[in-house]
Amino acid sequence: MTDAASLADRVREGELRFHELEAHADADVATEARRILVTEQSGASLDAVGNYGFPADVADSAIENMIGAIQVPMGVVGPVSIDGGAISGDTYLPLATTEGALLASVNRGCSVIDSAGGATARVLKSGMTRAPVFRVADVAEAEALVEWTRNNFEALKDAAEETTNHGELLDVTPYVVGNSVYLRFRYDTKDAMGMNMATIATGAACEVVEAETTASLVALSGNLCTDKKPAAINAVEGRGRSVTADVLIPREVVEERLHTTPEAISELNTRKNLIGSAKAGSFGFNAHVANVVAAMFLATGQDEAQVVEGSNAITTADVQDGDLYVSVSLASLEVGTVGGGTKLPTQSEGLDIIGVRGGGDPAGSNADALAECIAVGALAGELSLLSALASRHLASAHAEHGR
Ligand SMILES: CC(C)(COP(=O)([O-])OP(=O)([O-])OC[C@H]1O[C@@H](n2cnc3c(N)ncnc32)[C@H](O)[C@@H]1OP(=O)([O-])[O-])[C@@H](O)C(=O)NCCC(=O)NCCSC(=O)C[C@@](C)(O)CC(=O)[O-]
Ligand SMILES: NC(=O)C1=CN([C@@H]2O[C@H](COP(=O)(O)OP(=O)(O)OC[C@H]3O[C@@H](n4cnc5c(N)ncnc54)[C@H](OP(=O)(O)O)[C@@H]3O)[C@@H](O)[C@H]2O)C=CC1
Repeated sequence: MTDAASLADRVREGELRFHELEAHADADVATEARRILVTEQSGASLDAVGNYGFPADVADSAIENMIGAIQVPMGVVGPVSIDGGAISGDTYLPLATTEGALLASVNRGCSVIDSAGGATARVLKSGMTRAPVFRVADVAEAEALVEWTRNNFEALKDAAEETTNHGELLDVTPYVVGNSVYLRFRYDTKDAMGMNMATIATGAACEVVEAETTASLVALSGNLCTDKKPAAINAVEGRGRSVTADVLIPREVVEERLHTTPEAISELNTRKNLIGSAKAGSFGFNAHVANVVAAMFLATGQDEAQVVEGSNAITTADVQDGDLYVSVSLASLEVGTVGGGTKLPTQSEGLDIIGVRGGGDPAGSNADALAECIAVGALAGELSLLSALASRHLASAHAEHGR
């Protein structure tokens, strides 16, 4: 049996490369050997990083060059009552973060939502996109490719769906810029976030495009998808789940629990989240939706880089007959309950807290339920932070909880 020290020796001697140790030893031994080498080079002790609580081979499809794991504290807020399209009843929401005061704030929002009878949430559009870019000779060829794409949707769908049991191609939208043509493929990926699924399926469809037209594929992703970058197309057309949550809170609850008034929150929302964001040229017309998206992404094994799209959200706040109506609409929330990081043991338990680990029945319903829970968490966070700003409690809250 190879031990970590001798594995590290073989790397030093140039016999093995740093990233191929798993082929020669148990995955935990391989991570230990890398820690020895990194410690030697950097002086970092890595004792805490090496003290992880799951077998390293479980993370095989989630990371390369593994040396251990970082730990982020995880807590829960709620239970909060949700009337959703895919989930209904009371649920705790898991959040992992290092920002003190965040869970206190979202928890306050949840308890206020509960006092108001619960939040409503719905996924209103769903589809994961991949947009390859093709080179054509000129605008006339671009037009021909657009027309060919419109006339041959079934051929593209057949090729794409050959690669997946669950994915369904919903549509292909062409965009032309000079002699570059972008075909934005949109899939129903059911309970998977779907980025690998959509990429593999689109690769197969691109082979048909190249075989049947004069176009040449330049790249399987042409950035009009748009993945992991701020982009107006996601805010307008949606990507992943487009999900909205709202609540009507009685005036006395706002006054007693949030120490402010519906009028103050509504004015603040207009001046901060709407006008301030517009002046800043922001896509995020909200206060801190990214906080809840990031914390719930970490707690449930989502791809954390997609917090960029998750923050594409608009918060509204209006006074209705003296009470406070608040909503949050997340245009592009990319979530899954199968695949990716959802398979890791702590993240699976995070999904279990909501009851959405694995595939749903019908397929897609677990990922919809997760999206609705994140939207309600974001609603609670917006409500609490807006109230803290309106009542001038933000700095004192962070002085007390966050340092
Ligand atoms: C801190 C509070 C909640 C105090 O608010 P409070 O009303 O003084 O608290 P309270 O002691 O009266 O408790 C009210 C409820 O809050 C919850 N709560 C209260 N304390 C805890 C705790 N320790 N652990 C768990 N839950 C807690 C709990 O639900 C409690 O109800 P109870 O269960 O007692 O009936 C409030 O001042 C607050 O929400 N402040 C806002 C903090 C915040 O939202 N920070 C988010 C990060 S800000 C940021 O990152 C983005 C930013 C600001 O830059 C974006 C921008 O530009 O806007
Ligand atoms: N490739 C890329 O460009 C990018 C990849 N990523 C990474 O992609 C990963 C996520 O991709 P994703 O495709 O979601 O996950 P996986 O690649 O882990 O694939 C998940 C697979 O689970 C199967 N499956 C089983 N049950 C279900 C169900 N109920 N609903 C849907 N699928 C089911 C599907 O197989 P089948 O298809 O056979 O039906 C699906 O393809 C993350 O690790 C992320 O970090 C992120 C951004 C870009």
